[in-house]
This record gives sequence, structure tokens and C-alpha cells, in this order.
Amino acid sequence: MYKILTHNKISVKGLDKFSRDKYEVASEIGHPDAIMLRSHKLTPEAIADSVTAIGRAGAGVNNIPVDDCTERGVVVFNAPGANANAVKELVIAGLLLSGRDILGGIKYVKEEGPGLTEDELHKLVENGKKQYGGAELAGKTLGVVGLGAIGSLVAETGLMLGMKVLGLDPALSVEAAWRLSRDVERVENMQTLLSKSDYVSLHLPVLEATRNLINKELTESFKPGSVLLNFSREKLVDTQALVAALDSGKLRSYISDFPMPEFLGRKDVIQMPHLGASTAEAEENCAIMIADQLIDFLENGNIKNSVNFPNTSLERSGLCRLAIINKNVPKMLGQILSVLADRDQNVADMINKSRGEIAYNLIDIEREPTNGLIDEIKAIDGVISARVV
Ligand SMILES: NC(=O)c1ccc[n+]([C@@H]2O[C@H](COP(=O)([O-])OP(=O)(O)OC[C@H]3O[C@@H](n4cnc5c(N)ncnc54)[C@H](O)[C@@H]3O)[C@@H](O)[C@H]2O)c1
Ligand SMILES: O=C(O)CC[C@@H](O)C(=O)O
Repeated sequence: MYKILTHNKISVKGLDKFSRDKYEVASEIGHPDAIMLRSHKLTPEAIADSVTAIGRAGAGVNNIPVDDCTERGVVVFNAPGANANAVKELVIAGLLLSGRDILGGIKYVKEEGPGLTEDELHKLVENGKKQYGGAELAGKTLGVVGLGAIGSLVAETGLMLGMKVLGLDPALSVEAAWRLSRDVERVENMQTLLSKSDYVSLHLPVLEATRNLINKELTESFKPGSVLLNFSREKLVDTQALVAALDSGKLRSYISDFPMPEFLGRKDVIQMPHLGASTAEAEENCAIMIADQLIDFLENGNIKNSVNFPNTSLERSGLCRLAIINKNVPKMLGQILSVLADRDQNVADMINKSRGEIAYNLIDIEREPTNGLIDEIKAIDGVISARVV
């Protein structure tokens, strides 16, 4: 039986992928083989030694200690693109809410309306509505930072709304580039994007290089009166720098899915409670994608959509498969194969892939492993883990 430890509310459509005759799935379980979670913050200590894989039913992996996992040979998966449409739709809601004072207008009717007759309500509406007007999005410029799964959809929708769209992504994948409309104008740096955009939307991960991306110096580049939308992560922005930019009027408004205490009570900030991926469809898509990936890894050793291991896939041949993780240093494969040769184990097929400091091998052998084979492989200096799948 494989054991899957879950954190957060994971869609049953995904959990149902684990057949009950092979898997035990629970939010409390001893010696788990894998962990499946959403935004739960995982510490290295909370990852049991038995864990071989972690599946993030979402995009961002900043709640997982990925470097520590890599060192320990724990494969971390995410679900690229599975919640992108849900986030895009909320970003468009954010754009619309910032274009006009829709929330202020609704509050006005809700607070001032009760107890009034139809005539009085009509007067209230017609007298008060001038306070809640705004401007149209069509004809304005939208700057999108990060043109991956979400950013490309936001850019596309911006074009459909009649906006001019600028995009910046220094690490754009070939696949993402194919998805992108030619009408998205590429810019080379943040300063240019900020200075030309009426609305700026962030769609990139928090990495060492992107932490506090929007800092004090960069806020100087905002086009006066522009709006910043952050549906990615709070750590991409320097909160104090944004407060100053809002106070000075350099920024007209900040719309975020990641509330910070400094912004509470401000009329020029809209904070949502991390709702981007909270749709039934996105929750299902993410849970199904992660469950499929975990099952293929646990049962076949195959890796798809890992953030720290190479994509690795091998059709099964032979009788038995070994999945071995080792440090990416010379002579490892030779030593592993020589242990197999010493035990008269013929290799039917194999694949060896590396990513950064880590290497991964799937080796199909023609006989059942003899006693002590796995321990002998694990004893090779540089081997991190070895298992029969
Ligand atoms: N609000 C939510 O609920 C929610 C849901 C999903 C994702 N997210 C956040 O959105 C982020 C993006 O998600 P995605 O699915 O589009 O990911 P993605 O991996 O498809 O796209 C991210 C893009 O950012 C680009 N990028 C990296 N560094 C950059 C930089 N310095 N400048 C510009 N671009 C850069 C990458 O090249 C990539 O194309 C996630 O990392 C996550 O933090 C939030
Ligand atoms: O699981 C969620 O609700 C949020 C997920 C989101 O932040 C992500 O990075 O995919």
C-alpha cells in the first residue's frame, strides 16, 4: 500500500484517482510515501524520511522547501497551467474593479438605500453616482510581467478588451512564446514597462531574483496614476515602497490577492483573500494533474512536471524497475551498473537524466532483485536513494 498524506482541501476528483486497493490517503498518516498539498507551509522537519515525492496542487512552490527536498532526493511536482484560467478571470475582475469605483458604488446603495421609497432610492442613485464613475479599459495600456500560463491568458484578454498590451519575460519558454499573441508588444526591462503602462499585472514566481521586484527605486518608474495588480505573491513587492507610492499618488491603486496589514483600511487598495485558484474547475484540474503525476512516479518512477528533477519517462520492459537518485557527479552510473553486472542482472532498458546537482536513473532489469541489491546500490557514495518500482 502506498500512503499519501494530504494537507488543505484537495478536490475529491483528484483524490479518487488513488485506487483504494493500492493507496491509503489521509490528512494524518504515519510513514507517508508522498505528500499532496495546496498552500500549506511545509517545513523540512515536517517531511518524514519515508517521503519520496511532494505534489503541489497548484503553481507556486514557495510553501515547500524545494532546495532541502532536492538534497534529500524528494521530487517536488506542481500543476503548471491547471489553475491559470481561474486566476486570469479574477485578474480581469481586479482590472474592472480598479477602472471604476464599483465597490464604492455598491457600498453606497447598500448603506444609504435601506428604508427609502422607490422615488427616494432613485434620487439617491442619480445624485450619488457621480462619485463612483471611472474610465474605460479600452485604449489603456496593460503591462504584463511574466508571460507563462497565467500572464499569457491575461495578456490575451487585455487585447480582447481593446487594451494595448506590453509584456516582459526574460525567461519565456518556447512553448509559452508559441501561445502568445503577436499583438503583445515585448519590452526589455521593468522601467520601460512601468513607465508606459496604465495597469501593471504581475504573473511570475517568487524566486531569489524576483523577491521585492517592485522596490522603492522601481516605484519611481510607475506612470503617474497607474494601477498595480498582484495575483502572484506578496513577496514580489516591497510593501513600504508601495505605501509610499500610493501616498504620493504615483500609484492610483493596488489590487492584490495577498493581503498585508499595512494596506488594511486604505481606500486605494483592494485586497482579496487568495482567491485566484478557488474555483471548482481549478481545484479539480490541479488535484487530478497532481494525483496522476504522483501515481506515475510512485508506480513507474516516471517524472512529469517536477520543479527540481528532470522530466523522465521510460516504457516498461524487463521484469522489474529500479529508480535511483544520485548526485550529478562522474562515475556514478558506471558504479551502479557494475553492482548489477556483479549480480548477473541484465539491463533490459534504462534512462539517465540530470538537472543541476541531481541525476535520476530508471533501470529495467530482467530478474527479480536479489537480496541486498538495493542496499548495495544505496551504499555507493553519492547515491541518495534507490527503490524498486
Ligand atoms: N492567486 C493565486 O491563487 C495564484 C494561482 C496560481 C498561481 N499564482 C502565482 O502566479 C505565478 C505565475 O503562475 P503561472 O502559472 O503563470 O506560472 P508559469 O511558470 O507558467 O509562468 C511564470 C512566468 O514568469 C516568468 N518569469 C520568471 N522570472 C521573471 C522575471 N524576473 N520577470 C518576468 N518574468 C519572469 C517565467 O519565465 C514564466 O514564463 C505563480 O508562481 C504563483 O506564485 C497565484
Ligand atoms: O491552492 C490554492 O488555493 C492557491 C494556489 C496558488 O497560489 C498557486 O500558486 O497555484
